[in-house]
Parts: sequence; structure tokens; C-alpha cells
Amino acid sequence: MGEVDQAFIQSIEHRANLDTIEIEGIPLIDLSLSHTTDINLLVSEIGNACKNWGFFQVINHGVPLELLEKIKVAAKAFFDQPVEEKRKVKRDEVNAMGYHESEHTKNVRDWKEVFDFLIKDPSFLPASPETEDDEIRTLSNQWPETPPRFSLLMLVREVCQTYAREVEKLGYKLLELISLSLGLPSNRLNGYFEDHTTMMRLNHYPPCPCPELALGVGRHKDAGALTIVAQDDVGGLQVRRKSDEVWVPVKPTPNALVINVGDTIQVWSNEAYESVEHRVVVNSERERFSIPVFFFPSHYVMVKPLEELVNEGNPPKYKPYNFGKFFVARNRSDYKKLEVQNIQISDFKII
Ligand SMILES: O=C(O)CCC(=O)C(=O)O
Ligand SMILES: [Fe+2]
Repeated sequence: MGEVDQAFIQSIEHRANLDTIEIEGIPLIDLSLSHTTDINLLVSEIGNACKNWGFFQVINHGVPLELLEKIKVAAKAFFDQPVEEKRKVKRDEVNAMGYHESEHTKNVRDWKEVFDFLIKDPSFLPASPETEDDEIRTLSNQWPETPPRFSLLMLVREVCQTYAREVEKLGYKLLELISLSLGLPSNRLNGYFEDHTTMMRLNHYPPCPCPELALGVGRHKDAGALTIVAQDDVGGLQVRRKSDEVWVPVKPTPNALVINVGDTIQVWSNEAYESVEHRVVVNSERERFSIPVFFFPSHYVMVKPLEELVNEGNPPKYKPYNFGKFFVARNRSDYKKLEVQNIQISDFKII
């Protein structure tokens, strides 16, 4: 164990099995169908993927492929800086955007470093998770200052912002397809995102001397509505398959983006769709980069099962909760090892 700090060590039942396995992967959906007349076919493919897997990959998604390449170069340029430089844009408990090197998932440290920024700058979130506290905090981005001229680092901010704008368009397109797949009008969910708190993250997973003991990101579910992830060709993302709970690798697929349904859609859909657990396995040879965009509603949205989807036979499975408060409570545990399990939507479940 020697080389790895105890804080990174997963308990035995959560460690990765590093044998390569060939099993049925998550669905791959071609979004170009939406330009044809057969939108219904696409809508049902999306609905089935959300229902059966909670995860799928998309191709012909509209995000320019050269931008998909550039964002990986930008991520590498950012993390290749000396750590003192990265710490100049360090995130903390007050300013949650920027660089962070010791994130915890379920109270175990992740083998990764991250850089976070908001798509809408500034964005607004509650100052604390306490229900009595109605103070709202303004969050804004931090960017590397005065990068050396002619360095790749000069491109980081611009590439990140351009990429984020393109992925935001895809996010709305997917929300519309998901609404249709639930039998709702295409724009049914849009109103929840007027002052969205959507965040983009650059993830760097360095090679790890003990990949059988630590994880890049421990098992978790995403709190938002949707997550759209770009990954390089290294692999490591795994999804807990709903049918048998086996961890299934998400195979890096050229030009594809990985999509997953988060907790908010699980609640809106009254569990027609489920936010599934996933994690990232690391390896001892190659570093990995991934770039998730987390679609978060406006902080004041009360998340609850959509009225059109509940009835006497299918009563609401969740009590309403405030998205901002939920998000802030969840994030607080990123910084340190807490003694208690962090907040989950199951805390609002009506039994
Ligand atoms: O690195 C990845 O592929 C996914 C990371 C992830 O699940 C997350 O940051 O929530
Ligand atoms: Fe995730």
C-alpha cells in the first residue's frame, strides 16, 4: 500500500476489479435522426436508454468535432502547469469554482484533480444548506491569469467557453428529447433552467501506483438533471448496470459524448428514469482526461415529480426539495471527510 495515502483507499467491497471484461455496453444513439422525419424512433431510443440504463453515448450530436479535440488539449495544458500555478485559482468553501486537488466522494479521496467553472458567470446559489438561511451567494469563475505568451494555456479560457456554449445547446436538445420520451411537450423542462447553475469540469486522473485500491472517482450518482461527458481514449468510466448491478465499462468511442440522467430527472420522472451509480477506475500507466458538463436547474427550483406524470395509481415518490439547498449540502462533503453520508434524493423519498 505504502505509496498511496490512506485517505485514497476504498473499502474492500468498493475496489475495482481490473480484469478486462467484454460485456454488453451502454447504448450508442445517433442523434442525426432528429434531422429526419423519424423523430419518434429517436425519442423512443432515448426513452429506452434512460429507462434501462440511465446512461448512453451519442454521435452526430452537433458539438463540432474539432472542438472536442481542442477541449482535451486545453485540459492537458491546464493540468500540465506547475501545481503552484494551479493553486492560484484554487477553489474553496466560499468560492466553489476553480482548481481542486483533494475531492472526496462518499468520504474517500478521489485520485484526480479538477478545474470547475460555470457556464453562466456569475451564477447564484444559497450561501448555506440550512433551510432557515435565505442568503444567496454569487459564484464566479476564476481563470489562469496572464498565461505565458504563445503558450497553449492562452487558449484554455476561450476553448472552455466555446465548448461550454456548444454543449449547452446539446443539453437543451437532450432535455427536449427526454421530455418527449416522457409524453410531455418538448419544452416542458426548459423553464427550470432559466437561471441555471450548470457547471463544467476538467478532470485529470494521473497514473496511480495502486489502481486496485483507489478510484479516480468513487461510486456516486450525479445530482443534476443531465451530465454530458467528453472522454479521451484511455477508458475508466464504469456504470452499475441496472439489470444485475455489474460494473460495465463505458468504452471510449471516437467522436461520441457520454450522457447520463441525474437525480433531478429521476425525481421529475417519478422514477420512470433512474440516475445510476457510476465510478472511474484508474490505471498505473496512462493519465486520463474527461470533461463533464453538469446541467443544474436554477437554484430556486423546487424539484418534485411532474404533475402530469403522477396520478392515484402512481402517486409522487418524492417530497419537493429546493435544488440549490440540495446542491450546496452535497458539495460541502467534497472538501473533507465527514462522519456522515452526504445528502441523497432518498432522503426525500415518500415510503
Ligand atoms: O471521468 C468521467 O468519465 C466521469 C466523472 C464523473 O462521473 C463525475 O465527475 O461526476
Ligand atoms: Fe458523475
